[in-house]
Amino acid sequence: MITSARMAAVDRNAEALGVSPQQLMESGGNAVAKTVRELTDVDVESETPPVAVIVAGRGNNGGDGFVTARFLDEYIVSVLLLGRPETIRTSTAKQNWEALMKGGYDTTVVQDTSSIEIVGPNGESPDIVVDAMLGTGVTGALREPEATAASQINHTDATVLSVDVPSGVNADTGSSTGVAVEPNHVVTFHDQKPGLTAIDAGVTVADIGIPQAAEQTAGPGDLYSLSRPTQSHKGDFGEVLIIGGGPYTGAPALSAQAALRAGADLVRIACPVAIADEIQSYSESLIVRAYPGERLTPTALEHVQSLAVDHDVTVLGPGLGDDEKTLSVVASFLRGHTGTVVVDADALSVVPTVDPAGKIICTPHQGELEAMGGETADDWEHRAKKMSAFISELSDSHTLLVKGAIDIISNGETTRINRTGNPGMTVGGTGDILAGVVGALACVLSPIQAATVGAYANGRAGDITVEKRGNGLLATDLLETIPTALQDPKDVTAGVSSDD
Ligand SMILES: NC(=O)C1=CN([C@@H]2O[C@H](COP(=O)(O)OP(=O)(O)OC[C@H]3O[C@@H](n4cnc5c(N)ncnc54)[C@H](O)[C@@H]3O)[C@@H](O)[C@H]2O)[C@@H](O)CC1
Ligand SMILES: [K+]
Repeated sequence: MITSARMAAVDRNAEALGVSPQQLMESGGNAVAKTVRELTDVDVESETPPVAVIVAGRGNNGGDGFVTARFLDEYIVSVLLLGRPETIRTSTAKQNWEALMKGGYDTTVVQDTSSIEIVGPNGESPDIVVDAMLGTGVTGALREPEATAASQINHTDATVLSVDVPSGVNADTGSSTGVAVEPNHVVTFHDQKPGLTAIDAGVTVADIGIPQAAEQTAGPGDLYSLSRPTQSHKGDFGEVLIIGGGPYTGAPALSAQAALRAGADLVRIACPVAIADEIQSYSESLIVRAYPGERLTPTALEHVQSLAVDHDVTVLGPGLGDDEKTLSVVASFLRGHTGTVVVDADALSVVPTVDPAGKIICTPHQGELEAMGGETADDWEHRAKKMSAFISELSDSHTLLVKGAIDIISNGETTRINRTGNPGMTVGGTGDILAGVVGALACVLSPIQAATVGAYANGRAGDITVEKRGNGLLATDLLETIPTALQDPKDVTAGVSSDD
């Protein structure tokens, strides 16, 4: 089963993999025509072919309807467009409308509700009506002329076949506000929709040629999960605490700046006072909350715990070092803190020894995974299997992002892979940046989605940098390109700013 939001993301990922919306629409319309034939008996001996009326809206659902018409040569076909052709919303649908015009198909443009008639080209009553008014793009109750068209469709004697979703029905919930099409059958694309399980109609799930990688491999569609309007207000994105530093100072500063670049509203660093000034000196954007001493020791546990409860996500590990006392604080922290924690670097070794109170996202490279007790393998499919097995030994609170030429992200149930990034990114500091990015994203996304989008954006930030400047990448270069890497490449080319 797939939700509308996830379906839109998968469609976009398919496009990024080279399968265009036009190709998907062609397969969709073809699949609908196939079901039309299954639902109607075509009597080849008869002199009068069956009549199909396609009622199309101005979105891509309508586009599927236009394509369907071209696959029904043995029928008498009539296409009703609800609204003016100039207002067809997408270029993909528009192109298919124009193909109907040029091909001399019977079309009627409905301008007002009184002119709606669900009939064939010569006033014949239809054998089948194809409902291609609205699909996953519906919001709220059907407006006019769709509402009147839906009532008329429901009153015909014809078999009614809905494309993707019955028009007016919410694909995620199955509910509708006001009138909706009540079909005999639905051809839905790619995967079953949660809302279709509740309705009283036959459902055919049609494979429209979306590559499996569009679901599994992180792509620009995954960035859609970040574009909810509520996140455009300051304060909505979240606050991140970085617990790091001691023997090292650069790592926590990089993580903190990366979290800011990935959209966190506020980022604070909890570090030993001995290095607080040095960390502060890296950037005026950093807020430092120091505790006494030179390293994280048990005396600082309460300090970091009370800070962490005031933040949405904690990033634990960058530059902490592997002192025994430090690692004991890491263990106590993970046992007690109920929020989401991104664990990186030396802190990772502690993870298998504790039963955490909150959700944990670990970001090891393969060596660190092995040190944790996990196994690796040469090809990613085997690595992914071994990772799932390892996670099930830990608990269902753990999400792992194992870095490599291909990153693998898994929570034991869902496994995603990421192919962005380049060999230049093995330079020091890129891991600290990834941890910060994932920390910021985990304020607003589920752990698996935060880790997936984080890996994708981090790798892409590296790809953009290398494309611009060639090799010789520094971790700090990534900070500049993270905001661009979190935008759909199509929008970047079109000059759409991240505020749009
Ligand atoms: N995205 C893709 O790659 C594919 C999408 N496909 C089809 O595209 C559909 C989604 O397309 P769209 O996103 O264009 O959306 P829809 O075609 O479902 O409809 C969106 C349009 O309907 C209007 N609308 C929304 N709510 C309304 C209401 N209550 N009353 C009247 N009008 C309303 C909107 O203004 C918008 O123009 C899917 O259901 C599927 O049929 C297929 O072509 C296969 C591939
Ligand atoms: K529909």
